[in-house]
Amino acid sequence: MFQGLDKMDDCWVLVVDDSSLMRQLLLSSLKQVCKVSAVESAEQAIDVCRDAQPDLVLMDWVLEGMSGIEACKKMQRIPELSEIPVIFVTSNTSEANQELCWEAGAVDFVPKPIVPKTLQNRVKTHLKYKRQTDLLKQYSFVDGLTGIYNRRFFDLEIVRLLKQASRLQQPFAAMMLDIDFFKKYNDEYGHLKGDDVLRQVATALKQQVKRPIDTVFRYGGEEFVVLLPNTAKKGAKIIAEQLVAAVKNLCIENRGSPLEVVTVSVGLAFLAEGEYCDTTQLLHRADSALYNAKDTGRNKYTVFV
Ligand SMILES: Nc1nc2c(ncn2[C@@H]2O[C@H](COP(=O)(O)OP(=O)(O)OP(=O)(O)O)[C@@H](O)[C@H]2O)c(=O)[nH]1
Repeated sequence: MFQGLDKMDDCWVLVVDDSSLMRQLLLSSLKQVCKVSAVESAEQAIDVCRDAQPDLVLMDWVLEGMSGIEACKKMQRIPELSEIPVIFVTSNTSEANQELCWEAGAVDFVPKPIVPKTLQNRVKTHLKYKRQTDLLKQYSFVDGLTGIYNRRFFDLEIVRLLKQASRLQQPFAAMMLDIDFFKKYNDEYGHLKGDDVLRQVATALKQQVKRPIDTVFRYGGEEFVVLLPNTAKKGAKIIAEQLVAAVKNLCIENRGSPLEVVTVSVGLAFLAEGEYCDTTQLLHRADSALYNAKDTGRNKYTVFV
């Protein structure tokens, strides 16, 4: 499973340093290992990471403006950045500084003056570890049939995301989706064709949720869940409408449905800023909205009230 992980050419390290001399030194040392680019400030680094997530950040400790430690802490609080490993580059390796570095959530530190060979090996080790973790996640958290995240990952993610929404006082939206008249589809066209529909529906749903932190899960059978962190009612309703339309627009014939094509029903539940509920309560709300959508005609979304 882990063959080929020593090849790092396609990994990307972001260097954050306000000294152009250090940037040059770090860039030239690391370009023999992987792709590497550099920015001058922590603020720029966070912007770059939000746009495209590097595999690792090599962060100077002392920076003008936001310090390396502050930046690392901030990244931990931003869901889509919290899993990017950060290595500090520092000339002060006192015990107290090392403590700060671990507390901020860094995975390692490299002492100055830089020894290129040591830097390269530390970076290689962390890149390899990151790739192994990513690969393991991919294998254990991805549904074999549809290629989207599975129930196991959902069970972990929902707990983390709900805590995060509560801590950051952000709104949160969850949708429960169910394919309409799917039993009839299987009966009419057979299970293999049914599997094909599940794949196509999963792909269509995934295409509609575009922010990196929005996630689609196969919850089980012909049920899916979509989680939209930091999304308020208005935005979530638009997405729900798009999901319903996207599946209908696949135009997959279903003679067993009065609608004649494969459709989904969606139940939508929200948490307002500062509101908290646990996974069971949230899913119960989404599920009850879903049944409302089923009862009132299918091929639509309904909001839990
Ligand atoms: N092909 C296929 N079918 C599945 C899979 N998982 C669940 N199903 C089928 O999905 C169907 C779900 O049926 P029901 O729960 O009665 O729901 P429905 O027919 O969609 O009816 P409504 O939800 O009320 O519109 C069952 O026939 C299951 O066998 C799968 O992995 N592959």
